[in-house]
Amino acid sequence: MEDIGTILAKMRATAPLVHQITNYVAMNIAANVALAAGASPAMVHAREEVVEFAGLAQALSVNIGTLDAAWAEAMEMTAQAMAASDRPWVLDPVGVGATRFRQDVCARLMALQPTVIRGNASEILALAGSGGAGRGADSADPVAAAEASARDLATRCGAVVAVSGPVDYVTDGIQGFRVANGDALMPRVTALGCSLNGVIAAFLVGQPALSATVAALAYFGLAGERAAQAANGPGSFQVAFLDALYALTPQDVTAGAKVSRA
Ligand SMILES: Nc1ncnc2c1ncn2[C@@H]1O[C@H](COP(=O)(O)OP(=O)(O)O)[C@@H](O)[C@H]1O
Ligand SMILES: Cc1ncsc1CCOP(=O)(O)O
Ligand SMILES: [Mg+2]
Repeated sequence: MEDIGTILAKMRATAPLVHQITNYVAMNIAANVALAAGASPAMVHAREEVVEFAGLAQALSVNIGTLDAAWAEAMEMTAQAMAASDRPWVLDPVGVGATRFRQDVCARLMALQPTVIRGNASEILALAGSGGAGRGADSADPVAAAEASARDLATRCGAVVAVSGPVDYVTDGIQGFRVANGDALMPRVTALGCSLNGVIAAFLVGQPALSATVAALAYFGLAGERAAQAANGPGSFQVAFLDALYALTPQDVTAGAKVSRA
């Protein structure tokens, strides 16, 4: 696998434009996270313009957190445009185990060749049809319980699948990696998982999907570790996290990444 700091440096050198169709909760924090990391985010979801806008973007992040029928249609149109032109896109199946509507929309999106599927353990279990009701947007399952489902999903969809949690698991169905970076304050701030997808999407531009995803998770988790040192709780953590994403150098990330083969 390529050096993780080098993958971050390449992303920053191109500052890719990442089209994001994400939820109302995540829009502000996800845009700030992408900017702090060194990418260029744009939140665009109207059916009337998504395909035209996608033509300008280098990558796409789709998140079903606050779904409705019009948004679902826009997501499909945009994902289709990315897949047809071989540009990377990331799917976050927020709360997919909770409702039939989310399951149906995700089934249609999965048919459009996502480059990466990133969810918490309950979401990956639900997407694979192995349970995983979760607690709304939050996980109720350990990462280890979703690893076999992640491999299965990766093989079925031809995607890289990332299960986030205390120790993340990433697989393309053949190889697997664990990323142990992160801090327990991260799930205490809403929409950090959603924001992570935009960072993964930016890392994917011009880089192999498996190593780009591992690198994005290590960088994101390391920023969480740095932020926790400066924080008094979730509020100050959120601010410190943006500062850490901005301040981390490629050398810091190479030195601090806790990545192992699984
Ligand atoms: N208990 C934890 N300890 C350390 N890092 C965590 C923990 N829980 C989540 N993370 C990190 O938080 C980020 C978001 O993951 P997660 O909370 O699983 O997503 P979601 O918000 O979609 O449920 C990831 O980078 C993950 O590694
Ligand atoms: C709370 C909430 N409700 C619908 S979307 C959303 C945000 C979920 O964000 P994350 O999965 O990153 O915690
Ligand atoms: Mg989530």
